[in-house]
Amino acid sequence: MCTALTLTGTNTTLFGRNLDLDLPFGQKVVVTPRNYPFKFRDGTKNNNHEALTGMATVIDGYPLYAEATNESGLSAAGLNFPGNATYHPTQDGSTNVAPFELIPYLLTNCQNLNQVRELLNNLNILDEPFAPNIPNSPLHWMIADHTGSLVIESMSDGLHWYENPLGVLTNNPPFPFHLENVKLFQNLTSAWPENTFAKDIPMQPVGVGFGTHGLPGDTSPASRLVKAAFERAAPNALDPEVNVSQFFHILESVAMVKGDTYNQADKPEYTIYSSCCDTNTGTYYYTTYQNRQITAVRLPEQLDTDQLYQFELVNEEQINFLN
Ligand SMILES: C[C@H](CCC(=O)NCCS(=O)(=O)O)[C@H]1CC[C@H]2[C@@H]3[C@H](O)C[C@@H]4C[C@H](O)CC[C@]4(C)[C@H]3C[C@H](O)[C@]12C
Repeated sequence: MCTALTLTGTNTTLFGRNLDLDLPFGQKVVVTPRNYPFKFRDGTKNNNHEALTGMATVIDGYPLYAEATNESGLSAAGLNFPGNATYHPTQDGSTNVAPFELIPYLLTNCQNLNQVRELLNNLNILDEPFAPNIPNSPLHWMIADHTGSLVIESMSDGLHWYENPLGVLTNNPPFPFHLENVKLFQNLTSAWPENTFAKDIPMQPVGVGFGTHGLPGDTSPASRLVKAAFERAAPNALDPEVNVSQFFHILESVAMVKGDTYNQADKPEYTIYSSCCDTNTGTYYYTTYQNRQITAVRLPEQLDTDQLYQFELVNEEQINFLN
């Protein structure tokens, strides 16, 4: 499972995710510079585009991004959507983009969500793997900029996309379910609770947090989505500025601890990394399961080049001993 999050304040927009999986996928921080030659499966080429930064595995020199952000601050993340994601044969007259290409395609062709919306009117997600031995992952995507976010789902009946007022995305079921489900929790409040149970029975709250009584805390996708949406909404009301620490705290509140969740293959699924990109500066921050210290990669100064910048993850535990 995974959780993607976007948070906009007066100073910047932050975008990132938890990546929950049972093993690493060769991920590192990868900056794709402006002249890296993307060759898309529809035959188009682009070697003069905005630089991208994010987490990717590089295979045959190609950055396979799990999530990324471009220089205009447009961001995208792919999250598991098994059993629902369906990709399609080439459609004449449509923009045909393979699933592994969607993030680079959108981030090299668009600078903001409005341009993404236009492109989505005619998009077909192509059932074509990166290579015969690297099958397509069943994904859906969250795309965001400073104005908001969208969710893209390619299913057996075609492409769906939704405005996402929640600013978070997890996994199954399809997004309309989550939009309905979150309504069941609209009575929750981060405020000190009042006795609305029975005004004529004198009852004092027994402690803080009773306004959030019933907020889900389990690791299922539906629960993580509600929890993350609640946590995301709360700090914005108090602090118009957003910061990296607060962002990581929200991700931490829906992270998976090794051992609390086993997948179908009977392997523990856990938050192998959490990320946060400051979309104004392009600085990419991350923590890993083993290394709780925040590590950051700034955009390199030289972006007018065609060679990928690859930064191996700092994965060893980092402890700041004081004596
Ligand atoms: C598994 C990741 C999603 C995390 C997640 O939601 N896990 C939940 C598992 S579960 O079903 O819900 O149990 C996804 C997100 C992005 C994916 C990667 C990116 O799409 C980039 C390439 C795409 C290639 O086709 C496959 C390898 C790959 C490198 C993908 C591997 C894997 O599927 C990733 C890393």
